[in-house]
Amino acid sequence: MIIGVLALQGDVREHLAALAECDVIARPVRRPAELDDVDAIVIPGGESTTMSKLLVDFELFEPLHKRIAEGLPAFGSCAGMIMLADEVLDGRPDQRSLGGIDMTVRRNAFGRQVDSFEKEIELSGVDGPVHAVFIRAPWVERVGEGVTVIGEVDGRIVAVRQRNVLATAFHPELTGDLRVHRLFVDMARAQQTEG
Ligand SMILES: NC(=O)CC[C@H](N)C(=O)O
Repeated sequence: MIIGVLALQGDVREHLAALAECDVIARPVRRPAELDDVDAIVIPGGESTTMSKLLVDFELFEPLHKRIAEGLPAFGSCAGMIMLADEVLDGRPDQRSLGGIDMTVRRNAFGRQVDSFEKEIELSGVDGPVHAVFIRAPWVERVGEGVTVIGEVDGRIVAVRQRNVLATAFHPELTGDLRVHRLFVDMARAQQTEG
């Protein structure tokens, strides 16, 4: 199985390193042709406004939007969560999201850079607490019927799943804990088995 990491901006290397330890082939994706080869995609943390612009500039927005709509398994952390939201609040006027999860996400909801924090949280589908790192993180304000909430912090939704699309407001790629990446790999493999 080949899992791509959208490599236009953000913590690409960290995701590639985590995936490489999950018994899959992990590859950066910068060009439409590279997208054709992947069985799943990770959208890293970074800055969603910049990622949105670069996706358009690199002619990746439309093909990636289409593949996700057609069922490509996807996992987004932080800025990646914003990119996978059908609706974004407090985005820049020209900011576009790829969509994939029927949810409304608020950018920078937990505050500014100085308000970044770390917390042990429970995630359904993962055994035991997860050390979650939040950096100018979004939260989820609304989820549609098909969306499963898998993690919350102080009553705020910070991890969700809809079919084979997973999103976290925190950064599992920064802690060396592979459990969230493994959860995603399992989701992607299940999709492959189903055909
Ligand atoms: N750590 C992050 O990915 C921050 C996300 C950033 N605040 C954004 O809006 O894209």
